[in-house]
Order: sequence, then structure tokens, then C-alpha cells
Amino acid sequence: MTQLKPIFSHLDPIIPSSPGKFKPDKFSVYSFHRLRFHPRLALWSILSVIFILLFFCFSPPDGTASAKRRSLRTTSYTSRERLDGNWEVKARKSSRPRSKTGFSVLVTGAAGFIGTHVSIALKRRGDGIVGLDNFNNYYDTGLKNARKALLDRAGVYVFEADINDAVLLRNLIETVHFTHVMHLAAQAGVRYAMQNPNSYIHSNVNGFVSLLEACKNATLQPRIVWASSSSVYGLNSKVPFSEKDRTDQPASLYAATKKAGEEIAHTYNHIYGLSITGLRFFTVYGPWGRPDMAYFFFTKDILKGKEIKIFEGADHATVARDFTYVDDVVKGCLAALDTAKKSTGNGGKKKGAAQFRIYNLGNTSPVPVVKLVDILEKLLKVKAKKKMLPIPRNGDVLYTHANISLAREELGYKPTTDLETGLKKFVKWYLRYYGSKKKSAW
Ligand SMILES: O=C(O)[C@H]1O[C@H](OP(=O)(O)OP(=O)(O)OC[C@H]2O[C@@H](n3ccc(=O)[nH]c3=O)[C@H](O)[C@@H]2O)[C@H](O)[C@@H](O)[C@H]1O
Repeated sequence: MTQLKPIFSHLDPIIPSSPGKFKPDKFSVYSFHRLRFHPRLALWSILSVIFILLFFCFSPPDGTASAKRRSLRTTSYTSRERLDGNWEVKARKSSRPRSKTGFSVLVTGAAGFIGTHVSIALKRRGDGIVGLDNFNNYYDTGLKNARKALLDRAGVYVFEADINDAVLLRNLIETVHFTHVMHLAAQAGVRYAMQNPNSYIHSNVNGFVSLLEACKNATLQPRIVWASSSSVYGLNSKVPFSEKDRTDQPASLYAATKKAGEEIAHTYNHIYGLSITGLRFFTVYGPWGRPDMAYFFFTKDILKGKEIKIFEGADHATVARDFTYVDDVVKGCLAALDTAKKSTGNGGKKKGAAQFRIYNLGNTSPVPVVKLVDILEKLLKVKAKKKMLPIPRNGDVLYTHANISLAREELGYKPTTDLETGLKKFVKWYLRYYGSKKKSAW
């Protein structure tokens, strides 16, 4: 038995590296010597080979459903674990709008905070949606799965896949002719960029390019609306921030990758005729929010009686944000999709100039962070243990304030929720979600 090993040593690489999965009893090369030549077996083997060859000769050309399914499953490490065999049927069904005039939208980052809200709003009004999310563990995946359950109930099918998975994107876009892409997948968070800079490049630069490549190559290029950020204004001191202001002084790598995204978007618009709209979100908050954001972890820490750190500028200067309620932002997203003009290109070739837009989606009403804490104390009926600290040099800026004239004029964008009203809805959700289900916030 031991003599056989060198003869079959070329087979060794197929043995899985993870111990326990490989079952030598079934396929071990050492049992090979037990096989005997058998004429009937040989005949059946030859017939089987001929049958397989005939099947491949007469099977439809590449690009068909079965070919797509094969490549989608086998070439992607990130996706294959949780893609089921029925993905095309589910994607087509989920993407079908209720009426002929409805949209068919691919929402990336669908299990994210804004992605979930946008997907549900679109579905409710009759559009067809397919979601995509990599369910990474930047924050509690339990919350992402709970959002996915919400989407499932609303009839939105969500793939677990990364936007860097070019093969999956190509197959998905060839299978479903999306009229629009709402691109919300991103590595978020301003401060985390110092801990994990590469994750920002991976998602916000490489991932975005991967998505744009898939869109520009499509026979029917979709219109793209995507999430940029108020952070692109960086060290800009002229307020309120207008789309015309300079955005070449980012204060964090997060901001730099969002700014890079805006420039990359312009390039794809210019070269390939993709219709692209960038939305600069201003500190969006609300139910189902992100646990890495201050309003969220302040709530958790106040309830736990844990000290919270409130940042202030030099000489106790106020740090403030133009906090924007998620429902207002969702309306802005839908309006951007509704007013997006068709892409002009086809299969990677530009046919004419295409629409390129950038809008601020803020609340036009900055609120100091200390005031945010006051509101939370009132709503939670708990006094916060506060510690004032100088704002760290880790990407935070002192102040954000959106000028939304352009969005108001061209999108009809009109935020209506003040911070107190919005936080009230958030706190209600938070207490219900973490209270009843005994989940622990991140
Ligand atoms: O508009 C955006 O484009 C960004 O908005 C959000 O960033 P920010 O506005 O920085 O929100 P967030 O972290 O909640 O801090 C809020 C305030 O609390 C202060 N802050 C924060 C932490 C702390 O411990 N103490 C504190 O005072 C802090 O100094 C700040 O003044 C998104 O996270 C980001 O992904 C991006 O979308």
C-alpha cells in the first residue's frame, strides 16, 4: 500500500487542507488497487463520456441561465457560501416592479442602515429590488441579519456577496436588467479609518470601481445613484457647505475615499456615458441605525450608566452636526432615482453625454453634540455621565452644515424631521429592539 503513494503523489493538492473534511475511505487513492477491469463497466464508461461530450456540444452558448449559475457559484469565494441554487429565479422575481413604469433596482449595502430603509421604501411603492450585502462584521451582524429578516418579509431578496466580486456582479447584471443601481455599500465611520485603512480602500474605492465596471459593460447600462458623504468638505470652514465649495482637504481617510469615489464616478460618466448621481449624506440617524455612531452608542452607554465622551474644539468650541433623519434622506434617495436620466452607453461604449450630479442631503440645522446628549437624557429619563474631551485628531471635523438649495430645487428635497422628533423614534425602536429581544448593543 505504501508503494502506491509516489505514483499518485500528483493528486495530493486536491486533498483539502482543512482536516476533518477529507474522507479517505470514499476516494482514497490507496483503495485504487481493488478495482478490476470489467468489459461492461468499460462500455458504460465510454457511453457516459460520449453523452457528456454531446451535452456540452449542444448546450446553449455562454450567458445562459445555467452558464451564469455555474460561474456565479464556482468563481466566487465570498458568495458561494450563502448563494442558493435558485438565485436567478429569486432575483428575477424580487426585481420585478409591480407596474410597467416601475423601476428594477439593485441596492448595494441593502442590509445596512440606509440600505434597508431605501429598499423597503422602494418596494412599498411598487419597484422591484434585489439587495446585495457582504454582511461583514464591522458591527453586530445580528443587527444586519435582523434587517435582512425585515427585507425578506417585505419581499426583497438579498444576496450575501461583496461588491468586489466582479463575476457575481456581471452575472447578476446580465440576468436582471436593472434600470437603476442604488449604491450604498461602503466602509463607513470616520474614526475607524485609523484602525483599518485598507477596508476603506477595499470597499469605497476598489468595490466602487468593480460596480462601475459591471454597470458600464452592461448592454442596458443602469442609472447609478450612490452615497457620498458630508465629510468630503473636510477642513472647509465656509458654512453652510454648498456643492460648489472646495472638497480637496479631507480630514480623514474615509472622507478621502468618498472624494475619490466622486472623481471616479466622474471618470465613468465621462468615458462610458453612465448616468451618475452622488448624494452627500449628513450624519444620518434613526431606527435600525449604525451602532458605531455617537447617538447610538451614547444611548447604549447612558442606559448602562457608563461614561460618555463628548468632544469639544479648542477653547471649548462647540462641536456640532447637521444630523439628518433617515426618512428624510430616503425621500432624497428616491427623488434622485426618479429624476435620474438614462445612461447613454452600451456594452462599454459611450453613445453621448450623460447626466452627472452631486447633491447635499442634510437637515440645514446643525445641533451641538451636547444638545444631542440633553435630548437623549430626556428621552431615556437617565442622567448621562459626561466627560468633555478635546476633539481627537482622528478625522473628526468641528462642524457640518448643509446648504440644500440645489437638492430642494432639483429633487424637491425637503427635510421635515428635527433632531428631537427623530431621536424619539430612534429611542422607541432601540428600547423595543434591545429591550424585548434581550440583545446586547455593540
Ligand atoms: O456625514 C457623514 O458623512 C458621516 O456621518 C457620520 O460621521 P459623524 O458625523 O462623525 O458621526 P458620529 O460618529 O456619530 O459623530 C457625531 C458627533 O459626535 C461626536 N462624538 C463622537 C464620538 C464620541 O465618543 N464623542 C463625540 O462627541 C463627533 O465628534 C461628532 O461631532 C458617519 O458615521 C459617517 O460614516 C459619515 O456618514
